[in-house]
Amino acid sequence: MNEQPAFIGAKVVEKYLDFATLIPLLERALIHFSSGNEGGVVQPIRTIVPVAKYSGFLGVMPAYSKWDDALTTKVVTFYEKKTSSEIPSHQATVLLFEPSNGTLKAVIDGRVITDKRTAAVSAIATKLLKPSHAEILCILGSGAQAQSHYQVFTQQFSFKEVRVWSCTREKAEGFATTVTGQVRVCSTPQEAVTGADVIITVTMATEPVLLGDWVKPGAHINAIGACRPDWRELDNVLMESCVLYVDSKEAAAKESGDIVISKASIYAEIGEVLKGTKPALADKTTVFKSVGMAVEDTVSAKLVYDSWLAENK
Ligand SMILES: NC(=O)C1=CN([C@@H]2O[C@H](COP(=O)(O)OP(=O)(O)OC[C@H]3O[C@@H](n4cnc5c(N)ncnc54)[C@H](O)[C@@H]3O)[C@@H](O)[C@H]2O)C=CC1
Ligand SMILES: O=C(O)C1=NCCCC1
Repeated sequence: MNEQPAFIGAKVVEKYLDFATLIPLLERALIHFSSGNEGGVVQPIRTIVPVAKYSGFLGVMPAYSKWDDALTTKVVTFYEKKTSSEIPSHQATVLLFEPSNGTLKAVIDGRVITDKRTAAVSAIATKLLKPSHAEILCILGSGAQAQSHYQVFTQQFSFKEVRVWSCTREKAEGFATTVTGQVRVCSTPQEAVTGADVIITVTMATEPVLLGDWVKPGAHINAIGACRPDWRELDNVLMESCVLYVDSKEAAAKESGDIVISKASIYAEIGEVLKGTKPALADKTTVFKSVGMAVEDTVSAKLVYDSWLAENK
């Protein structure tokens, strides 16, 4: 008889997913992903089911990592208009299987995993691509991803100033009051972006919120939103003038409106830079366009499960 799967909730995930442990695991997973068959990552393009009646989407994101011997699938929902302000726009569950026989080992909250692994991968890209003297960090957006990005960026880097802009001033002020450090609330995206060395776009925008004309030459941008082929966060001026890095060339070229609509050409995957087969052109204006990868969830879920098991044997 199989044992029942473990149910691991958000609080427990939060406890085990610290950025210092997660970042090296994700770096390794990005390298494996960008190493083809040799890397041993099997990750098809995710399936997205539109729920048009409610402006929502359901995504299914399976992956196997041979190196980690870990098999998962994440099921994630994301909704453009929140039906209630209490319900997060993005919700997710990760199922972890025993790779040798297919038994379901754990059902793990995927919301915290999604927030943290996405922010950790942006921090990895930023370490490689930011200008050498980066003093000003700008965050456009004030939701769950803004929070997790703020946490890892203030932990991993020492910016002199952090700025935030959101679609309402109330939201930006709300963000500034919930975080631990000083944040300058900006009234317009242009005010927030002007002079910034590192910019993070974490919005649900469907039209550009970041214009290339505002961006300081040599700045690094992490573009996290606009994961649908008809959604944008960045304008054509920026997409055409930057050096463009992505997590997955295959997925970004299919899913990212910023790439599909601008027809910008992709320079490299971040895993190729980590491997040393493509350079980090940190003196240029760089964009890391993240669409999110299942293997990031796989290594995060394995870390959570192994840590949980060690305490619950
Ligand atoms: N690349 C990746 O791996 C992942 C990307 N995402 C994407 O990151 C983005 C942020 O996600 P969350 O923080 O979880 O969402 P959230 O709903 O918690 O926050 C969204 C933020 O966008 C703002 N916003 C909404 N409509 C806007 C508009 N038209 N213009 C400007 N700002 C607008 C909201 O005020 C809020 O601050 C989403 O686009 C999401 O799909 C989410 C998870 C993983
Ligand atoms: O990677 C993910 O997880 C997501 N990416 C884009 C938006 C939905 C969740």
